[in-house]
Amino acid sequence: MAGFRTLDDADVAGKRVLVRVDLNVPAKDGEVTDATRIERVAPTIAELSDKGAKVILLAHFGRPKGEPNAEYSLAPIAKATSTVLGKPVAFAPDCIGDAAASAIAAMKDGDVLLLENTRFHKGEEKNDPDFVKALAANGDLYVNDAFSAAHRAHASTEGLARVLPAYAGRTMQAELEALEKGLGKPVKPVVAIVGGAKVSTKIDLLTNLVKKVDALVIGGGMANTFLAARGTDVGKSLCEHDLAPTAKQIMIEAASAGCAIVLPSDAVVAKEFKANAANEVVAVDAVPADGMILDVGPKTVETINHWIGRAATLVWNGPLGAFEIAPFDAATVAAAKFAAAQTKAGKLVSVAGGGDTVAALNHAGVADDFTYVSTAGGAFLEWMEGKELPGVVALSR
Ligand SMILES: Nc1ncnc2c1ncn2[C@@H]1O[C@H](COP(=O)(O)OP(=O)(O)OP(=O)(O)O)[C@@H](O)[C@H]1O
Ligand SMILES: O=C(O)[C@H](O)COP(=O)(O)O
Repeated sequence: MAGFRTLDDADVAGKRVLVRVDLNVPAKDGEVTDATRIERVAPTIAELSDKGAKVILLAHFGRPKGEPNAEYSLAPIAKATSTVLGKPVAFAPDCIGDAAASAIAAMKDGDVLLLENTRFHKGEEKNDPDFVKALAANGDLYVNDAFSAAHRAHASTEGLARVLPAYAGRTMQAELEALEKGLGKPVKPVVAIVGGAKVSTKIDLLTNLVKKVDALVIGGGMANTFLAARGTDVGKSLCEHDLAPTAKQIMIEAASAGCAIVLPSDAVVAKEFKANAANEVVAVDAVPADGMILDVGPKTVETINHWIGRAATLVWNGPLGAFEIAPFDAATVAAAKFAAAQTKAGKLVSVAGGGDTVAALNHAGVADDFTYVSTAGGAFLEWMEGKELPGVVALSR
């Protein structure tokens, strides 16, 4: 790819190669429930290992806020990575210091080692130069293969590229090329669907997105914040009430940009967040005070499919409901199947992205029918906005 050094340019035999990967995979009770992100970085790891590098993987998992926390340990992910690669992946209980250094000293050429969650240190998210230095002490070269974390200017995604010879991994290359091909000059009308749960980290992105798309369909937890901003009582639903002013501003920006905002008209509500919890379909203005919206309702699905039917290009990040627990997967599955059918019929270019979004498309059995499925969620939306991603910019230096 233009402007980058890639693995074709790297002499890695016998070298300690620090490889930033995104192993922030959907998991439950220590088991990986969707291995797509691991499968996507496997070719880079395998290539480096085959070329005789000591492959040292750096990754984050969840948001442990700079403190060690067993819930966010990467130890179980080392096992899942080993299964995908079909070779052993050792694990070190810290990403810097003695624990990392001694595990690396024990490596032979071709070995693969995963270091513990970089976000167990405050210096990671602060991109603290001392923490960058401590990470860099373990490597001769740096490879960034985490496109889906490239919107973060963190020590392991950005800082390292400034202090070590830096290269783009195969997935980083492939993601950028595929997004440019699918969405570089999107055919109009462009419809975006944004759902999911990361409301505070994604809502700001919608301000620019409404200037780029013809319609923005909002579902999942994100929709609740918009409904609340409009004065709808969403009961106990996942909702970030303090972001209501941002949501209102986005609706104003959308109106002036000529972008239609499509919010749910009905919802599936339950009193508990668990599989097969007793539930009912209600209009969004009739959510019980003790109820939670866990999916958009069937009328909303019809509306969403109408918009997908009008689109020439679909951009999708974030499931429409809590798709991991039945029956709250219904809307996501129905819309995914319809988008896949439109794509197969040659009527739609469909590009979806996000860790859970990929899992949801796999759950619906249609991931292979989309035009392109990115591993990236937030990074994908920022790329769509036209923003420069710090992790990508650092590689281009
Ligand atoms: N109405 C809802 N209430 C609670 N959780 C919801 C609701 N709708 C969707 N979700 C949850 O949203 C989560 C996915 O959101 P998220 O924003 O992380 O998407 P993503 O595709 O993984 O993107 P990224 O890669 O940026 O994390 C799922 O775990 C799903 O259960
Ligand atoms: O899941 C993601 O989108 C990436 O792994 C980045 O995670 P973050 O939103 O916690 O930075």
